[in-house]
Amino acid sequence: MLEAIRVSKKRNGRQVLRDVNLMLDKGEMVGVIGPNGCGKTTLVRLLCGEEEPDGGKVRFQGKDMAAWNQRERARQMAVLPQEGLPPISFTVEEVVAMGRHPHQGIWPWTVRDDHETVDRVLEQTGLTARRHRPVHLLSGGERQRVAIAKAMAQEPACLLLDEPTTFLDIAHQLSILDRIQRWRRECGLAVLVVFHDLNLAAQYCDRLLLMKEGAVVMEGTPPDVLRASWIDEVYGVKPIITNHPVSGVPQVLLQPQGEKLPFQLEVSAQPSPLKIHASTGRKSSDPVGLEPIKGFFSVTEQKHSHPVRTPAYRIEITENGRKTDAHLHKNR
Ligand SMILES: Nc1ncnc2c1ncn2[C@@H]1O[C@H](COP(=O)(O)OP(=O)(O)OP(=O)(O)O)[C@@H](O)[C@H]1O
Repeated sequence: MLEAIRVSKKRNGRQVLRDVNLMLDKGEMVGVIGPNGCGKTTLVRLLCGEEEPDGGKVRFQGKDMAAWNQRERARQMAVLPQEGLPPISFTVEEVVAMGRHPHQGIWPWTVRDDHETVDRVLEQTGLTARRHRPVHLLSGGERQRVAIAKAMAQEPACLLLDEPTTFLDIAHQLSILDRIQRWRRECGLAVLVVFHDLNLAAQYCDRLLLMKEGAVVMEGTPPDVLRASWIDEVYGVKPIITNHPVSGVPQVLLQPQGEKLPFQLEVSAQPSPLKIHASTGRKSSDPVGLEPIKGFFSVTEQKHSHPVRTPAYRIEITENGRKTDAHLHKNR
């Protein structure tokens, strides 16, 4: 449905996007993640036709983005920019109704449909009680919900959201993302979301694009992308990755830098039945003989230090009475 082919962009002579490829299909939710300034918003602006790439091209529904007429495109694509809504004096209902403009024709019966759509969307976003309030009297989070409601009222085939949950409390983060999730499943909506919250990205997205310095460094399912090594490489922080106990998707736990666990080993089962026993061993670069599961286990007991190089340990993992050997290195 939406495709970026080797798009590049310079700003003030500086390359801020380099050869980015992206494919968003009907019914899919793709997350774009990466540190501040890596080019996520610039990518969204190119994808929605707000700006043109210096190199490469963007295609939407098989047609070059530059060939789309603005009104026609607004019927098919809604965009929630990072800055959200300005504090304007229109009421909540008026702003949400603006989402219907691209669909409005000269026929009076369409206006009735528009009212119904606006009422439904206000209900779905929990804004019915505030429908007559001017937007400038709302909190930042409430304004964000109005912006999302306006995009929903637009009833697009493709939705681009730049950090939609930034100002929302946890209940509204979940209710808005759940609503979008249901919408894409029921109507085949294609959704691209810029996320800073990696855990929400893992919960809701089919695929993630991890960006660094204007380029995509990794793309894949949340378990492919949300690995400690990639997060360290891109954000420069060493997280603990664990699996969500219900959904099983990776979740990123942060720990204050400088207070790292003394030892970490990437293994793969729920920790509860596992016992880890550290003992003297020889150096080995890879853990061996592990089940294909993930999680971090710490070993706090130091039994042996290699006199010259990194301390190394052979450890024994016991799971339900079954023993597995692995080698472990001190986490530097
Ligand atoms: N109007 C502009 N003029 C010059 N440079 C800009 C402009 N807008 C963005 N940039 C630069 O382009 C780079 C990419 O910015 P962009 O807003 O796309 O990053 P981002 O990944 O969305 O960041 P954040 O997570 O902070 O929102 C940054 O280095 C930024 O300073």
